[in-house]
Amino acid sequence: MTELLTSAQMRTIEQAAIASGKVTGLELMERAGQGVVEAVFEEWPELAQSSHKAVVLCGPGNNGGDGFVIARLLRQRGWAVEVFLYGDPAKLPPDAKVNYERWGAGGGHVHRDWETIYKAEQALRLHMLGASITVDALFGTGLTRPLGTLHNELWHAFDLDTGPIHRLVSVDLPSGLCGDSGRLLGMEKFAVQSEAKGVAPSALAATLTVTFHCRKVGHVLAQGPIMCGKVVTKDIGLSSGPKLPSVVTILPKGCVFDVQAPFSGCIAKGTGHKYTHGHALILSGLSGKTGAARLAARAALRVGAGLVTLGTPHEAVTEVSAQITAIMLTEIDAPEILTRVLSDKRLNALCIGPGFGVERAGEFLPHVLAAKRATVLDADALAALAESETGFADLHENCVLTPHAGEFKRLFPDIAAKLAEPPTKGPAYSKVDATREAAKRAGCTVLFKGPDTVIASPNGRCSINAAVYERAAPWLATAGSGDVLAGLITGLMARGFAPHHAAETAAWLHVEAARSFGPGLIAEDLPEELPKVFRALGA
Ligand SMILES: NC(=O)C1=CN([C@@H]2O[C@H](COP(=O)(O)OP(=O)(O)OC[C@H]3O[C@@H](n4cnc5c(N)ncnc54)[C@H](O)[C@@H]3O)[C@@H](O)[C@H]2O)[C@@H](O)CC1
Ligand SMILES: Nc1ncnc2c1ncn2[C@@H]1O[C@H](COP(=O)(O)OP(=O)(O)O)[C@@H](O)[C@H]1O
Ligand SMILES: [K+]
Repeated sequence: MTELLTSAQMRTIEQAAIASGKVTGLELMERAGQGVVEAVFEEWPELAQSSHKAVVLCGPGNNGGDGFVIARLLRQRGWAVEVFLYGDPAKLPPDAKVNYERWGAGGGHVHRDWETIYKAEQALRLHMLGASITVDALFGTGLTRPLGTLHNELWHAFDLDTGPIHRLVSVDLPSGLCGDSGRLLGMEKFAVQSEAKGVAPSALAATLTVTFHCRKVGHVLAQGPIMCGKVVTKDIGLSSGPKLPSVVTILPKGCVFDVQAPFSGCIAKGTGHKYTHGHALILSGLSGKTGAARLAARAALRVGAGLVTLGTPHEAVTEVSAQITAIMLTEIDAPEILTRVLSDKRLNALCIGPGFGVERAGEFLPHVLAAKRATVLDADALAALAESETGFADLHENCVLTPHAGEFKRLFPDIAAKLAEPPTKGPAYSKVDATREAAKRAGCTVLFKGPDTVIASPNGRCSINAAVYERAAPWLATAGSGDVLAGLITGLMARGFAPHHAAETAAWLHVEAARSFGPGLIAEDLPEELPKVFRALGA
């Protein structure tokens, strides 16, 4: 599991490294600048062939310090570099000041008349510089408040109504983006309007973002991906090892994990007969609505549950049995029958919700929860839960709730309202904060869907399965894909995976199956693609 860090955690790691005496802040800044230059040439090898022009926008903190290093390194390669400083050089933090001075000592000029940048002459000047790259080293992890008028100035200076800045390279984080939440401070309205107009969500929406040590939470949540363009992570010598203490020692609590490919040994079936791998019961809706549960059942079987049974109401038996083969069927017309069926203890995982009907779900829920099995509550079961009088009281730690944003809002209206509030200062309230709060309140694992799927459990464990950048899976936005996800989690829990682990693994496999199938994907394709994904994992 790789961590995704918050800005405060990154600072803690940096300070621990400096305190250990193995590295200085100045060395880290030099490596950061070098990392950006390396990433630029890796991204655009043609720029390494000859000298070009660059514009570097430096801010008042250490992000600006990285900018001065980049300017110096590019100039050493013969580039023409124009540096603009937003802030007072006298107030730069020590390491940034050293690099400001090194830039000056080497004959570099710094445009300090920032307030005139938006005047026509300057705008034209910037525009005519014909820079091959523009570097955004204004703010990184130290952003605490909105960019305010600075944003408008940049928008006009770069004449952005005509298109985004060409090859905008962002240092660490696009300025204006909160590193903990992926939200644009003070600019969400602007971002939504620009998205509708088809223009960039901010003047500083990057083509390439180069970050250090590891990705920050804000790179993958909310507007992070659209703002960063592409994220390259450069090692600056902070990795744990013989020299430095490990992240787990430095940050014992509160890490957010980036869900990685499951180990083949964890997916492989090993020895045992079908009952060793569990028996999942998926509750089906009424006739005409059985497709969702059938999708979930197929996914549960493909993900390796030993047996899968569809609990089907009598009037839908013909419809369901006409469309299943390896999946079994048992008639369940009423909640009491469910309780009887569940006297078979080999049925060890349950799924309720897909196509089930909200009212029926309300009737079945108390029986489902009283059975204390590993249980996925999805779709209509979530709506029923939101309306239930007992609320979350009957949920137990082996439950997994899988809301999309609409369902999340019904279940946790106050938390959703907090998340919807426009962020005005950093760190802003994030989807991670919201999901953690929801899991704590519900007393079980919550998987909050989206391209940035967040999974949290009551003990504070939190992971993100980000279907963004190189793992983008836009074809998952198709009817029924959520039902498949519910089936995957149920199947894995039948196999004995703990709820949080099942949710993480299912979310990863879901995205991987979509990416493996590619364009044209519909929900039915997802379970059928799993064998290919498993083979690639070496399972
Ligand atoms: N943490 C680390 O391990 C490393 C950090 N480095 C760089 O240092 C950056 C963090 O540096 P800092 O902590 O100095 O933070 P920043 O450089 O991101 O910005 C901090 C400064 O901006 C001011 N500020 C914040 N929001 C503002 C706004 N909206 N308008 C005007 N001023 C605003 C703050 O008061 C502060 O003076 C990282 O993003 C990275 O680029 C690198 O040099 C290498 C190592
Ligand atoms: N653009 C996207 N990129 C990646 N995953 C997506 C995207 N849109 C939706 N998904 C995923 O697809 C699934 C959709 O689930 P849901 O909204 O419940 O749909 P349905 O009810 O039709 O099954 C979720 O797992 C969600 O995370
Ligand atoms: K930046």
